[in-house]
Amino acid sequence: MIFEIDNVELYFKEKRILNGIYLKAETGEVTGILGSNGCGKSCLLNIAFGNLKPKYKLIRIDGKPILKPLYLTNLASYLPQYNFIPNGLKLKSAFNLFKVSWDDFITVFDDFSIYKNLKINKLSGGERRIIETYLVLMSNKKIIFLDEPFSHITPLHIEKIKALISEEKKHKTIIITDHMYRHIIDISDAICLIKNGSTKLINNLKELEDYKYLSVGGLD
Ligand SMILES: Nc1ncnc2c1ncn2[C@@H]1O[C@H](COP(=O)(O)OP(=O)(O)OP(=O)(O)O)[C@@H](O)[C@H]1O
Repeated sequence: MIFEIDNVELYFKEKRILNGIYLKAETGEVTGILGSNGCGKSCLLNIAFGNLKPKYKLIRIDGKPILKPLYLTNLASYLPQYNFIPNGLKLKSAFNLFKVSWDDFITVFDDFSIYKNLKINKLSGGERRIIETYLVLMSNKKIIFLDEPFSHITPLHIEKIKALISEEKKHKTIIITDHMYRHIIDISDAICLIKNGSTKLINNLKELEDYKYLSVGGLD
């Protein structure tokens, strides 16, 4: 599957946030989006999923325009930047809702096995992020949008999530953004930078310095 989003124009009042966007992602690949604070990464993911309606956008799947919001198509799953699982929901119920196996989860995150009957708001911020990221990533959807999955997560758990992403990409299209750029660079097959409202496909990592996303030496 090839997912494309094109010709996005997003304004808030007179302020232009996005214009000249082109992003292509395909099954078997992780597409990483980088960009400085406030450049429009979350807005772009929201537009792609259908949560945010810009002045103009064009989404194509395998070359065919998709006019319905993606969230209505059953094709995509989206991890927002904020917590989205209701506070009172028990972990086992959240796994049932997402049709994701709890047993598979605890084979990877064995330290969570005691939490099965706990409500999600009893977890720490990082633990909750792991659950939400896992459920979105492992859901049975073809396109996965991940907005800052690594926030608040310890290095060991980040490595586990990265391994899962690399496994899931074999049959999913994964689009991810995070400020932990080294992890994004590490797992991405293609990298796109948002700068001045437009996407720049990064062919050589040195361009991240040239576009002043990283300071010189930031890649060393
Ligand atoms: N509902 C809104 N109303 C007005 N302006 C908004 C709204 N949502 C986002 N913005 C503005 O749009 C711009 C892009 O926001 P967005 O959240 O997409 O940035 P981001 O690249 O994800 O930033 P960060 O890395 O800090 O999370 C920002 O200038 C933000 O202030």
